[in-house]
This record gives sequence, structure tokens and C-alpha cells, in this order.
Amino acid sequence: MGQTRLESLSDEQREKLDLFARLLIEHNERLNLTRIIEPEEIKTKHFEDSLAPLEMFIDYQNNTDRLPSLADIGSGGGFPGLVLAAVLPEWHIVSIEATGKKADFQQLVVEELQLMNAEVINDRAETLSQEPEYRETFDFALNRAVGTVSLVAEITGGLVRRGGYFLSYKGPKVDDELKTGAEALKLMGFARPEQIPYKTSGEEAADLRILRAKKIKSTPRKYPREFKYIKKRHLGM
Ligand SMILES: C[S@@+](CC[C@H](N)C(=O)[O-])C[C@H]1O[C@@H](n2cnc3c(N)ncnc32)[C@H](O)[C@@H]1O
Repeated sequence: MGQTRLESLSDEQREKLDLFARLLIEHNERLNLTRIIEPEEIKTKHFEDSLAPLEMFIDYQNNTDRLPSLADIGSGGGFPGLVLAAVLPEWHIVSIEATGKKADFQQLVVEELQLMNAEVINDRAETLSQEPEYRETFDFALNRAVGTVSLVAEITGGLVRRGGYFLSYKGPKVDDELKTGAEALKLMGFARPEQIPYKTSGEEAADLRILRAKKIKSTPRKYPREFKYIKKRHLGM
């Protein structure tokens, strides 16, 4: 087997991730950030998994004159956003998390790992999506384990600039989710999504994919709706 994405990192980047793992274990009992707390599992299911689209980002960075940016929405204990921030120093990375204690933990990680390129915001994504400072400004908006495609398309799609991408870390259920999710992405201004399979060394047999859709039109002003309406009727239904 070739090198894993973790093995391809520099010593400095790996040291940062080791410190991240120690902070996660130390604070997890109090904050209940994750069920994955065995060091080996943290490496594969949090770090390697977060790094799944790394080549895509490096390729993007090599082909743009912009300072590339990404927003990770519903980042919990900092996944995948802060792992990416540790290995993509050229990127401006904004990690958005609705729960205060999780955002506070992420702020601690940013300080301890000295992630100068990362910013943590304790707010709801659908609120930020309607603010001019954030609306349609990011090259990428990512999410992992936040909700169905339809839900995350609406709460995160308004953050992506035209020409940028929506990414969602998914498993085999994505085909079902796409029955309404593909329409939701279209309403938010995205082209038909593609699925990019990936593997981690912990879960060779798991059927993991990155769902990727390119923004081709501006998101209509009426989206995202307030969360109470999003919850009542998912977009695309
Ligand atoms: C299951 S956790 C996943 C955390 C992380 N992405 C991961 O993969 O480990 C989902 C997180 O999304 C956050 N969240 C849910 N809806 C959100 C929203 N509309 N805006 C910001 N954060 C949200 C929750 O507070 C929670 O921490």
C-alpha cells in the first residue's frame, strides 16, 4: 500500500496533529466532543478522513491567483476544518460551529497549534450565509456529519462564491439523499453533483465518498430560509 495522507505530511504538521489529538482526549470527557477517542482511531477516522480532499485543495491552490478560502460548517471538535488548517497554511479557513462549548474548544486548538490561518465562528451557518461579509465569498464550503444533502445544501450553499464548490463527506446513503438533495443543490445555484470515492487506512471496506458540486449561478436571496422553515420542509422536497 502507498503512503497514507498522514504519512505524507511534514514532521511539523504531524506534531500539530499529535497535539490536536492530545487536546481532544484531554477535553473530551468534559465537553463530549466525539465518540472516537482511541489514538489510532483519531488518526484514521478524524485526521485521515478530514484530509480526504487534500489533493483537490492542493490542485486548486496551484491553479488560482486568489488567496484560497474554505468554510467548514458544523465543525464540532474541529473536523475537518482545523485538520485542514494545520496542513494548508496558504488557505484562509473559517470554522463555523453553532455550539458555544465546541467553538471554545476549537479556539483553544487554534491557539495551541498556532493556526494563524484559521478563524472560529460560534454561530449558525444559515445566519452567516445572509450576512454580506460572508455571503458568496468562499471558494469551498465543506461539511461532515451535519445533515442530509438537502439540509446542508441550504445552510451552506449561500457561502460559496460563483465558480466555487460545495463539498460533503458522505457514505453510501448519499444516493438516497440525492433524490431531494440534487434538486436542493440546483435551487441553491449548483451544477449536478459528482461523487468522488475515497478510502482511509482504518476503513478500507467502508463506502466513503466526497460529494462535490460547482456553483454556477448566484444563490437566490430568499435562501437560506430561517431554520424553523428549513426544518419544516427540506429544500427540494
Ligand atoms: C455530528 S456533529 C459533526 C462534527 C464534525 N463535523 C465531525 O465530523 O466530527 C454536527 C455539528 O454541527 C453543528 N451544527 C448543526 N447545525 C449547524 C448550523 N446550522 N450551523 C452551525 N453548526 C451547526 C452541531 O452543533 C454539531 O457540533
